[in-house]
Amino acid sequence: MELRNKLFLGTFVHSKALDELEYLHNAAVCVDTTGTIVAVEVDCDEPRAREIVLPGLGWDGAEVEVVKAKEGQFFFPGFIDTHLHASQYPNIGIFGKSTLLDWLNTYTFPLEASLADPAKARRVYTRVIRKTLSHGTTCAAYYATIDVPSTNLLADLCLSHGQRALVGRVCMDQLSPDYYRDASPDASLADTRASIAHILTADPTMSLVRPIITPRFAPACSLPLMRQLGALAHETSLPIQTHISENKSEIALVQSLFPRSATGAPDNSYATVYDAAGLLTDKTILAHAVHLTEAEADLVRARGAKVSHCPCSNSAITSGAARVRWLLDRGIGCGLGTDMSGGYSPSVLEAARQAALVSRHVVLGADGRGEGEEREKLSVEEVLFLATRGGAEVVGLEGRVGGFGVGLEWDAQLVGLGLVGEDGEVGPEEEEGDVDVFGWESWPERVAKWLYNGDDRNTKRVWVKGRLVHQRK
Ligand SMILES: O=c1[nH]c(=O)c2nc[nH]c2[nH]1
Repeated sequence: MELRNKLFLGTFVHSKALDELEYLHNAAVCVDTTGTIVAVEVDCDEPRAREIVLPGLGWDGAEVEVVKAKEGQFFFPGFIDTHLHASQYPNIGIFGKSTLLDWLNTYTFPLEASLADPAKARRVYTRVIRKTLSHGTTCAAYYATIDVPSTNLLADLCLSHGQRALVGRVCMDQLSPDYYRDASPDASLADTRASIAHILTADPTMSLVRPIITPRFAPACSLPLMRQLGALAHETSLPIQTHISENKSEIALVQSLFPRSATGAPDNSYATVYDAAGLLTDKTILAHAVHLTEAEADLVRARGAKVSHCPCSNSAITSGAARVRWLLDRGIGCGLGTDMSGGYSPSVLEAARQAALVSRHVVLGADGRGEGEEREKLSVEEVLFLATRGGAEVVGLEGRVGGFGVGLEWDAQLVGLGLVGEDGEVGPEEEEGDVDVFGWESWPERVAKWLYNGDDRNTKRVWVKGRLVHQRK
């Protein structure tokens, strides 16, 4: 499908810095046929854009598609979900009182294994892509399963639906049930190479979809497998995703499985085990990092690995409250992950909201007596940074997506809030949502109301690389 040049008009909100949102009012953003932003002008209505900006770009105004935000609407960068399991989507909300290791065996491995059925995989993966797009997720770092054909199918479906994605075939050769385990390190590596080859054939320039090397987590991977995957990352320069320090029993298991005598590492901390296998790189996404030690944080920072903070999951399966400020203070890049289905929600907005709330529990301390520091609290601006620009850094797309600026690609959502009229009703052509705006709120207050009460009813349209990929009915 041939894309047209586009002119977007209205209010644009995006992160300028960790604690600062920028509001561009009465602005024009021009996006060319490659999906790249080529002009950003403020104080620019449509006549002025047609008179000055479009001719300056050499564009024929008659050919340009114009998209205007209505009153009460604004453009916001697409969300980046830095950690989710596409294969676990049918289980969201189903976790009972379980914690990580029993949750994996009870709920997760049986479902993932069942997705070797291609029809079931197609149904689940189509739905998770549609659902996340409808919540404004323009880029997702997906775990699939150990099965190669269905992992490849997930990548194909991301491409055909136009969602930017990193897609990983899950590697695991130990401590999981016989019915769901790689036969050997060599078999795991061969299957991983096969999936990488498929994805690189489907999108040779990785313009939308790229493979990501995915050792599930240290307990499920033998040292030879982790070493081979580290070598593969070195050989291919591909990114890596895995889990780290999510749960205290998991950490104890790692320490018993990988003593210093086996790894040759200076200690047996979780981060050191990955480092000894060559899995800590500047393209590694570490999900959770709830219980990292000071020395591990130093190592993660030194290697340039990033953290995906998954607050919904950390609360749901009782993993703990990750200290995001502590990670940021140590210079570790952070983004947000829904972590379905440890996490119960497909929405990065929900993850951002929960990140803000969990940070208040970090202030309160483990016993809730308020012994933490006030500055642990994350603001609206900060969690929305993590959801966009922070996420872009985590998935290696900083400078390409995450904000509005010349040279960035147009991955964006049009957000609409309910404007309450004099009669106390929202306009007839507006959909009821939970965000009611009365008109006296400042723009930062409107955005705060969206963060705390918004949902997919507010996500009117979504674009990836300039292409419209979701429109609310
Ligand atoms: O939240 C999580 N979800 C998973 O699927 C998983 N596997 C290992 N560790 C994990 N943590």
